[in-house]
Amino acid sequence: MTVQEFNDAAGNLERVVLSGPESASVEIYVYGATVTSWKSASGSERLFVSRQAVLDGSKPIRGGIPLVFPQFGPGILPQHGFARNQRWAFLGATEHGAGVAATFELRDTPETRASAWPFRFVLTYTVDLTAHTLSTIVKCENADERAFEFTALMHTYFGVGDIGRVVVEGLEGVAYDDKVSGEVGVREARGEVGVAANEDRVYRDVQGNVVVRERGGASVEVRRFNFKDVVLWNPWEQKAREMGDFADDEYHRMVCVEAGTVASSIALKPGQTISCGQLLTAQDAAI
Ligand SMILES: O=P(O)(O)OC[C@H]1O[C@@H](O)[C@H](O)[C@@H](O)[C@@H]1O
Repeated sequence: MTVQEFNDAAGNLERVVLSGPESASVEIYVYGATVTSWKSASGSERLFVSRQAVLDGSKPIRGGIPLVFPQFGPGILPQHGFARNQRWAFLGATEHGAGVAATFELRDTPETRASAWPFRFVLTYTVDLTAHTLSTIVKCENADERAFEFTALMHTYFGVGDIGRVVVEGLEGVAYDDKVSGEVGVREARGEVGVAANEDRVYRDVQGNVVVRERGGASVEVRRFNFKDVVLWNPWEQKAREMGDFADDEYHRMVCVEAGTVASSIALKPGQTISCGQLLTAQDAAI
């Protein structure tokens, strides 16, 4: 197992690559602590990053696993908060029996303290790779003298061969808010949710695990920790054309299935911490 660090042209740390058992690997940019590649034991890439993604730290990375904190969506802060466009500190990496893990840290800055969410905080983000799993767990500490609330989410872009063959399982019976139609509290009737249009849904209080499955292909199970909700998003044709950092045809090759707490917020008193995240388990075999 190896840990490699790569610098940018200015000589600053740009990204860390962990190579785990067999052909498993994960790449993490310190900008946003954004995971930009996850290969499971077989060496197959599980995530999608747009070929038009901007990787120079001037805007959030379009793909992989951007970390949304302290605000999901639009609100008092810019869309999806500030964590995805800050440089995180790399605290180090350690091998363990089954794989290798890297830890990153983000603290409040003068800019965040001057923002509409002005609190002191410490985020500690651990990305842990084994042969068939990737876990991404963020610990949030309230380092302020005031209580605060936040929403957070792991905005995972799964790479798929053909969106027409993709189903998301585990959402049947769950109530969702549909940001495209504006409907709220709609009950999902399907055991297998396909994507054939612009979808932007917040499934609330999902009880079990969800699985992203490509018929005749691979699947990934998404297990959440202290995260209540699941967001399903695909921009589809028109919105894809409107995004400068996303190629027109790429909506066929991705689906975002995002683990977070976004329909409600997480409250922390001074000194309190919470760890939230996801465990992704890859299955290579076609079913
Ligand atoms: O373009 P952004 O800011 O990365 O957001 C992408 C999408 O992220 C999803 O999580 C939201 O539900 C969508 O509404 C949003 O369009």
